[in-house]
Amino acid sequence: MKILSVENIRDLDAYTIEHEPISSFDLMERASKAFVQWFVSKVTSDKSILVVAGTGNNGGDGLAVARMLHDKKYQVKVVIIGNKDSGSDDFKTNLKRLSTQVFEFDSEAKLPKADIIIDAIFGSGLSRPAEGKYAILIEQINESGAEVASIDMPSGLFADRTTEGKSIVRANATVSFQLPKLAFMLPETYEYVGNWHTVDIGLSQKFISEQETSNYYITASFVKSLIKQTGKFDHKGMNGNALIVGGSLGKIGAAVLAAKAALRSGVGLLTVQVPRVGNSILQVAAPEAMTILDDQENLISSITSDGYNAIAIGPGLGTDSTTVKALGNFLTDYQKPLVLDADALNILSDNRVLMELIPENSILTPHPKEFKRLLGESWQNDFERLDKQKELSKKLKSIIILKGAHSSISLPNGEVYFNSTGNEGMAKGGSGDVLTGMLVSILGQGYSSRDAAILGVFLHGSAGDFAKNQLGSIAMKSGDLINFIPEAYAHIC
Ligand SMILES: NC(=O)C1=CN([C@@H]2O[C@H](COP(=O)(O)OP(=O)(O)OC[C@H]3O[C@@H](n4cnc5c(N)ncnc54)[C@H](O)[C@@H]3O)[C@@H](O)[C@H]2O)[C@@H](O)CC1
Ligand SMILES: Nc1ncnc2c1ncn2[C@@H]1O[C@H](COP(=O)(O)OP(=O)(O)O)[C@@H](O)[C@H]1O
Ligand SMILES: [K+]
Repeated sequence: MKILSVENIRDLDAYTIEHEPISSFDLMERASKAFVQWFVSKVTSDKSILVVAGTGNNGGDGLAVARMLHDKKYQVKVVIIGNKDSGSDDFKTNLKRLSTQVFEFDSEAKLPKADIIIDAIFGSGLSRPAEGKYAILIEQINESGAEVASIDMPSGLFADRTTEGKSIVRANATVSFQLPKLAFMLPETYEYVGNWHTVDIGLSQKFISEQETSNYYITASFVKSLIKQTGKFDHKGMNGNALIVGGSLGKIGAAVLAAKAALRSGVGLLTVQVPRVGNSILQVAAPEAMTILDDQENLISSITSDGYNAIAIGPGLGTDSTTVKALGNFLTDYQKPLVLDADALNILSDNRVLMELIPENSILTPHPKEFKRLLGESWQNDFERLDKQKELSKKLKSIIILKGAHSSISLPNGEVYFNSTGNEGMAKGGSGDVLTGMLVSILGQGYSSRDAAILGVFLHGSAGDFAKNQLGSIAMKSGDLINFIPEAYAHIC
């Protein structure tokens, strides 16, 4: 699913109005109806509602929503901020059609009490940070104790650039029209956006398909289209021969998690290179995997490369100087795409000359702290972090998966894919090792690095969602993700 800029969204609205054709008023009716449909599925009609409306089209949506909820017997009051006479045409038409109580915002008075506030002050038309009476109103909303649902955007938040200042509505939920906004993908906006949803309002698919963008939101149907069909006469040789290099004394578990996840993700053959201390642990925990034993008892001192079509390095690897040397020697000779995670990334960050040896189209999987080390610098805000991620991907000619909620997958060509699966129950040690195992397994099966990254990240998050469903986000642990990989695949296939 494309993530479009505000400018593109404005053109998309205009194109739909002209070419469907549909009047702008009827499009607003459609949008408001879609919001109301979502709203009534969440909120019972015994709750009191306050709609807070600006005088642009977002405010127009708010007034239409107020009318529709009133017709459905909800107790609705409306507060309007701004000069009604200079409101947009559709705002004015909706105001005429409204029969509920309407108040004008008075910054000296308190807002009428309500269980739920519907925020329709500003949407995508925000042109500068909210201030003055708008800031006062936003503060009153945030301090009202009511639950807040925002129409299209939390008022005061920019959709595709960082918002300086803090006069932004803190919504519990945001219902956005047709496509998600870039801001929804970034951690710093979560406190404002809350849980977001998109509702289909029939904007022109033709126009959307013709727009250029570098940002995408990964959908299940897209992931499904990437999956290769398996065949009756498949043999293990066709499903790849992958190697995981990792583990050190006290961290053999990381290699075990990666190995088990790889085995559940379809690879034909799997070998794990571990220090000697890891041999029996691995052979017992994952008997389907073969092991190669390092000369050293407790750490990796050399890395083999023979005969594998995908290699992952990092889980539990440690950063001992012997291991640093081993990684350096390996990278000097190896040219095929790698999966690099955890301590492999930390070694690269501490030995920056090695970064130049990363093979093209490798997949690097840093969490934010590892990413900061890799970059060698910090960022002012999440939009800047995204720009830096894109730059580093281009520079390394590799894919970077910056992990977290809505993990972002940046490609060397500048495209970024944001994940749609996963949950906070995955924020536990070992979840990343599971991802690494899945990635090397999928890469080994002959997928391109891009497809492997998208598939792996989506399925990993989906396994997490199934685990949360069954076990709850507190009790689930990283090893549980592996048990739900089959359900993640079944759901997609
Ligand atoms: N026909 C359409 O174009 C559709 C638009 N829709 C709604 O329309 C919204 C966009 O509407 P608009 O473009 O009218 O913009 P908004 O309603 O988001 O707000 C813009 C208005 O507020 C003013 N403004 C912006 N920043 C301000 C600030 N910091 N302080 C004070 N005033 C400020 C602008 O000058 C303008 O009058 C969408 O978010 C969506 O809710 C939907 O109804 C779907 C269809
Ligand atoms: N709040 C969250 N929502 C969705 N996914 C998450 C969340 N927190 C963590 N994850 C996922 O869990 C994994 C954690 O990886 P990582 O931090 O490397 O863990 P570890 O190094 O302990 O294995 C990543 O894939 C990340 O995207
Ligand atoms: K809004």
